[in-house]
Amino acid sequence: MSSTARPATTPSEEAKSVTFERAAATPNPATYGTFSRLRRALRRKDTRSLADSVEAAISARLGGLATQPPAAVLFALESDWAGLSATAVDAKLKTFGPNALKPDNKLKIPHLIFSALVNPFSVILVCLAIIAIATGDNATFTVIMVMVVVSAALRFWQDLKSVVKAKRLAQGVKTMVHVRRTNFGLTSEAVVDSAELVPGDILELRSGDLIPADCILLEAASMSVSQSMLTGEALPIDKSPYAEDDVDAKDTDATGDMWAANVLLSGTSVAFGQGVAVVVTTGPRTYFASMGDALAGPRKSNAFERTVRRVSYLLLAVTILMAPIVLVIQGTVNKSSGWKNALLFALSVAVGLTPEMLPVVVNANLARGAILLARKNVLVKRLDGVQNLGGITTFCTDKTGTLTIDNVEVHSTITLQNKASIRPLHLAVVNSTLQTGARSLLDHAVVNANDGTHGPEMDMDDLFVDKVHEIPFDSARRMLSVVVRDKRAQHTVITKGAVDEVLSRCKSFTTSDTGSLFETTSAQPLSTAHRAIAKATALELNEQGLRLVAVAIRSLGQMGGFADEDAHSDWVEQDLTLVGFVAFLDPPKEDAKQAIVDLRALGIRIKILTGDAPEIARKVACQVGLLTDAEAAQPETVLTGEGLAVLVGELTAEEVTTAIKNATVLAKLSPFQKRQVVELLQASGEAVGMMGDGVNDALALQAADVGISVDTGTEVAKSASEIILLEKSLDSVVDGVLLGRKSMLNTIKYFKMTLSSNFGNVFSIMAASFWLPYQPMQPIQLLIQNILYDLSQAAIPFDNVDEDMLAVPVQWSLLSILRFMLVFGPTSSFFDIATFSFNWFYYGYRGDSDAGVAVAQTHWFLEGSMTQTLVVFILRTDKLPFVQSRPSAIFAAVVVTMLTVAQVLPWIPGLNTAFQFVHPKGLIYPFLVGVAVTYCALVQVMKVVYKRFFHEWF
Ligand SMILES: Nc1ncnc2c1ncn2[C@@H]1O[C@H](COP(=O)(O)OP(=O)(O)OP(=O)(O)O)[C@@H](O)[C@H]1O
Ligand SMILES: [Mg+2]
Repeated sequence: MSSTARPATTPSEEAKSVTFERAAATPNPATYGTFSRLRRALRRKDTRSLADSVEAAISARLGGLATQPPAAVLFALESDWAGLSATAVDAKLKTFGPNALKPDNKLKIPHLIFSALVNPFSVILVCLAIIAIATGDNATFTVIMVMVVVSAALRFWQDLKSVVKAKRLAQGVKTMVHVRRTNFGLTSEAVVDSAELVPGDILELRSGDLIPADCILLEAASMSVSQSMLTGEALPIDKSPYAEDDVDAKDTDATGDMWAANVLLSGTSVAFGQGVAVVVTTGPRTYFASMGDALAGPRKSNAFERTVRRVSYLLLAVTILMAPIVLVIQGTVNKSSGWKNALLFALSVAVGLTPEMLPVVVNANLARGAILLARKNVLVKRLDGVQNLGGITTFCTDKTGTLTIDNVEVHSTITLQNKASIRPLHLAVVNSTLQTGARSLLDHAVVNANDGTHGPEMDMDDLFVDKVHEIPFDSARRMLSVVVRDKRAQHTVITKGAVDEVLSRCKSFTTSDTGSLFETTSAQPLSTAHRAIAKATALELNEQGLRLVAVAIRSLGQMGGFADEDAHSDWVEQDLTLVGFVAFLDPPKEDAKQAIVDLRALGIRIKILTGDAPEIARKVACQVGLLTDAEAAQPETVLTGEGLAVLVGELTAEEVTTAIKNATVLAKLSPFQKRQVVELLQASGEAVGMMGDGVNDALALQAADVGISVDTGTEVAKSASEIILLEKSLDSVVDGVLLGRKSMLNTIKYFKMTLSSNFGNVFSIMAASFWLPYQPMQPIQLLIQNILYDLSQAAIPFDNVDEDMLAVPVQWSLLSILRFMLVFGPTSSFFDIATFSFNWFYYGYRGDSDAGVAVAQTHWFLEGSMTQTLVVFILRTDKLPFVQSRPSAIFAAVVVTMLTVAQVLPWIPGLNTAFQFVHPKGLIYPFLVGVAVTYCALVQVMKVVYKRFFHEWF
């Protein structure tokens, strides 16, 4: 590494004097392990063979710049501190394209057609069609191909709709970034969509921001970045800009790779702190993009998806098993029709068993759910988020904004003895105004409160102070400090933060409200008794539902300079003097109470996961009806982060989980503990929904079965979530759960009804094969019946679902499907056999005349199609059909249409002969009516018994 980056006197000269040499990508021993692990992982997954050269090139480019001083970096990127002009941005956008992983935003129609056509079911059907044409049966070939085309067309249409929908949703969920842009020589901070970033753009990064491109950090007081997305490393890494004096160390240390302290990689996020960075590479040229999808990590498939997959495999296995059996029986028993016909018949049975509509119905249900959710202001990033919402059994939420209104206000400003004093507020105002991290609700409230209502208004300009240092807020310290210098170079630390944390760093206190804002001469030692008074005051206010921050100061005396790197929280935030508290009103949300009742009525357990104090969280829980006063008095309903850490150290995982399950309020949790709680609940079989909008919620959001965030949340929380609410309200969650369940239940309904229908058909065909000396139905007729049934099922996503079915978390298993199928399948066979008997005994069709066989086959077609479609109305609900539960109009209309088409087919000239139908005998109609009535009544009775016995329906 030989870059001779020595800053010269003026920035422009300095930049020009720099020789830009590509730094060799010497692997840093600390990161080399990560590299090779990644590379191995990528190879294993085989998603993309990431050439070493690509990695080395990216590392070299970023690392090369990392060893240059900021001015040189800016020069190399044709930028400067003021930011790029609109013309420069336009030109660069043309050269580099948008900052998106997949640059072409066009719909890939051929790709969609391909995936609609090529799936296991279509492949089976096409193979069957080829066999049909090979045996010279053109009609069967045509019918099968029509089925392939129809199901592919439906699927294509469905996918197209979902892709368009997903795109539209994705556009709604933009990552916004703060960027410096110049306009006619004036610099302003603009908030732009991260897709519009170009190399050279100057970013202003704050805690909670996603790093939108590969960048070099130019300036930062303190900044920590979470790289877990790239390295799996959970703890945030400190980042710092290039430091002049370090340049020699850097040269020998070989830190000039992309893991250097001043390189910010796309896909990581600012855990805390803030800084200014310049964009080096965007879009597909970033390291993140070069890793392909492999790093996004394999998505956990949920229980629902696993069951869908298992059912599909089961059906494929049954098909493969049944077809040869039917073939052999037909070939040997019905010698008259010959092996060729037996083969066709076996094929048709196989087609009947193939659930070609399965992907269509599953996707259509999801898409329908997503569309309905979008109308309720709930955006789903991926379609299957819909099911995940429906599956939630435990719902974890943060406190502020969800359970309380999003408008925090200062209630009072007091000393530790609960005496009104303006000084804590004034100090908090200095702290909140000067800090440059993301302004939290508390900071806004503090700044807004400086309006004379709580005491004299303060003018910051009159203080004549400069901020010389800042230690940003993070969820571990739970405090925020700034260091200011006044005219006489006196340095003062102003800290505000959570009560316990600040108190533990205080040595003295003051209640003086007169004199200088920063004086500490009146301070007295903070004795144990005083600490107890302070804690009692905090507790009392918390129990009134007030949030608190403690405010403390420390005089550092006169200092010549204040070097940033010396200022570590370890020593700056020590020996503090407690000045008092600022109390905030954070009133509960009016509608939260009802939403909590609704969620509970849906069988969902609710927990608060907060970083705030337990007393206030408990109070809010009582106010919104999450806890009764009696429950709140029980110690096990509130668990704190410290308590959890102790339990984790002492108890087994199961015991810890029990403790978590017993607790409704989990307070003072660190971000890691929020995730730990979610993971322990999941391990005990709960499907966890997590709602949050802060940096401290991101890990838990990512881990949850479904992460829910809000449009106004931090970028990192949004990117970790599957669901984005356009308004932060529990009502949206209730709607989401209901629609998710509806979508799942309709899919389950499809599975159970279709599988039992198919199974019943196979059962009847087996019975017929052993009994009748002729084929019970022509192969082509089987196929037609199958198509009509499939089409009727395509309307399932539009059907209603009974309200009481929505009231419990949807859980289903292969076992419950099989049980349903084994009970209700053979019931239909009973009536099929009745039809065979009617033909055999009443009409005497025993296979000795072709004409008789044709009538018998037409009869079974009519009866089979009728029962198959009619029973849908009975099976779709566990109640009395039409009286207690109505199908939706669309669904009913489609089913009745298909039923009618089947009944009139034998009467339509041309079509009837093409499908080998003949006119049925007149007496079949009263027979059909009799069958319809008895069958529906029998199924209704069986339904009641079934429910009694198995305690479940769908
Ligand atoms: N900007 C800030 N300055 C000083 N202290 C803060 C600030 N923000 C939060 N705190 C302190 O840290 C504590 C934890 O707050 P934090 O916002 O991290 O928790 P949270 O889990 O996001 O809470 P919630 O569930 O209400 O969203 C607060 O009670 C407060 O005392
Ligand atoms: Mg929060």
